[in-house]
Parts: sequence; structure tokens; C-alpha cells
Amino acid sequence: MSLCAVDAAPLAAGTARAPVLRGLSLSVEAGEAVAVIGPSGAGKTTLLQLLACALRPLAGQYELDGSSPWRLGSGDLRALRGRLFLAPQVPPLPPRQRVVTAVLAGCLPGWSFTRSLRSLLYPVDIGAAHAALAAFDLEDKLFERVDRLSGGERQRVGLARAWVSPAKLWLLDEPLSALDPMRTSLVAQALVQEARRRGVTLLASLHHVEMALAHFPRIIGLRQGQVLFDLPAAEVTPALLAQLYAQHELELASGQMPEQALLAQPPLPQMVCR
Ligand SMILES: Nc1ncnc2c1ncn2[C@@H]1O[C@H](COP(=O)(O)OP(=O)(O)OP(=O)(O)O)[C@@H](O)[C@H]1O
Repeated sequence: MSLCAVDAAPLAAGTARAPVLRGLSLSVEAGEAVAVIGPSGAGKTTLLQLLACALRPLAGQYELDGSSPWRLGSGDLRALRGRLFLAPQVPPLPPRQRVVTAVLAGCLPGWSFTRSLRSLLYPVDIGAAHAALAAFDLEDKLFERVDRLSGGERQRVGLARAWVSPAKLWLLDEPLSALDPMRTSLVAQALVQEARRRGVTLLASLHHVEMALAHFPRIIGLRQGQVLFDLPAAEVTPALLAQLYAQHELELASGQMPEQALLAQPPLPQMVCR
């Protein structure tokens, strides 16, 4: 996939639509695992929504699988969306649904209408849901109701959905944000390893900088809607991180988002690439 000089505004940004991503260019090869880091408000979610074809660029060019999604007809665009999976930070899970059904919703793009309908009445692939939940240490919740899960458990159900999906592109928005410290590393490792095993392209936005550096081979530092650096993890220095999080130091240190840190924005330094 590639973005060339793209401007984009967030979903539901109203009529003003001031761009959040400004002149952003990058390309990602099939099968890469990339972490997108940067301070709160940098545009990470907007970038993932853009890549998921959930929002249309205001300017510039987005190409996915060799074609421009927004030039496709509605049927082809729907089929393309079925080949990617966007996992929002808070997964949209119907509260009264059983976990098994919620997980199997990830299979829907690959299923016929009849199979999808049958699965709503009785889950048709309980084994797949069990295996996906087991990858996140949650198999004991297979038949639990979604509204009886903790926030971290719901987040893992959302990731299990990606796991069962036929998608070749996983776009994960802060997949570790609700997890306890013991689990963040296990989940990050599981996602990167499984994506590599399947040849799935993985982009994840992360506030856990140390997890990004430990598990993802490539790191994109996003600040004020622009790429500050795009480097192999081993080349991301403390000085670059300090630039990326200037005025947001507490966020870098703890994954927190201090109110004061959001107030001042220094001018952008030059972009650094390999
Ligand atoms: N629906 C919206 N309407 C208007 N502005 C929005 C909307 N969603 C996001 N924004 C603004 O767009 C900017 C980028 O938001 P985005 O969610 O992409 O950042 P982010 O890097 O993912 O932040 P965080 O790490 O806090 O999730 C922010 O300044 C935010 O206030």
C-alpha cells in the first residue's frame, strides 16, 4: 500500500474538515509489521481509518493492492474492505451477545449469506473462535456474555475477531491500551508472530513505545499529522523519541495523556528516514 502526499480529516469531523494528516507519504510492503507511535492527537487513528478506506483522503493518492480504492465501484470497494480488518480501540461488541458469536463476526466477510445467518442462530465454527481466544488466553470466556467482560477482555475479544478474519491487512488501533502490563508483551508478540506466519500486513498504533520497539521491526513516528521518522526499530534513538514526544514527555514515560501536554505544539523538525 502507499500514500502519496495525502491530506485527511477525521471521521465525523463536521463540515469544516480541517486536515489532520497533512501531505503524508509512506509505503508498506505486503507482510510488513509496522508500529505507528506518536503523541495523543498526532493522527494515528485518522491514519488507520484512512488505510481502512473508512475515510476518503481530502487530497493526494492512496493505493492499496495496486489500485485506488476510491476509484472502485461500490461492489469492488466492499470486497476490498472485506480483505482488511480495522480493530478500533474500543471494539463495537453488542453487549448481550455471547463471546463466541462476537468473535465469529470476524469471519463474516469470508462467509456466504446463508452461513452467516446460520451462525447467528448457532455458532458454526466454535473451534475457530476457541483457538482465537486461546491465543489471547481467553478461551474460558467462549460462552460468556460480552457485557460481563472487563475492558481488557473485550479488547482481546476484538483482537480475536481479527484473528479469525480472512483479512490480509490488520489495522489495529491501540490494541494494548486496556491490557495489564503482564499481558501487553504477550499480546504484542502473538499479533506480530501470527501476522508474519500468515503473511498478513500489520499496522498498529501504539502508546506503549517500549512494546513497539521490542516487537515491531519498523516504526513510524507521527507528529502533528506528519511523519517525523520512519525507521527500523533498532535505529529509533532516545533523541528521536524525545523530539516525537516533545511537550508530551509524560505520555512517553507512562502511556498517560497529560492535559497540559496537549496545549503547546512546537514546530516540526525535519523528517528522518532510513
Ligand atoms: N470526530 C472528530 N471530529 C473532529 N476532530 C477530531 C475527530 N476525531 C479526531 N479529531 C481530532 O483529530 C486529531 C487527530 O485525532 P486522532 O484520533 O487521529 O489522533 P491519535 O493520534 O489517534 O490520538 P490518540 O493517541 O489520543 O488516540 C486530534 O486533534 C483530534 O482532536
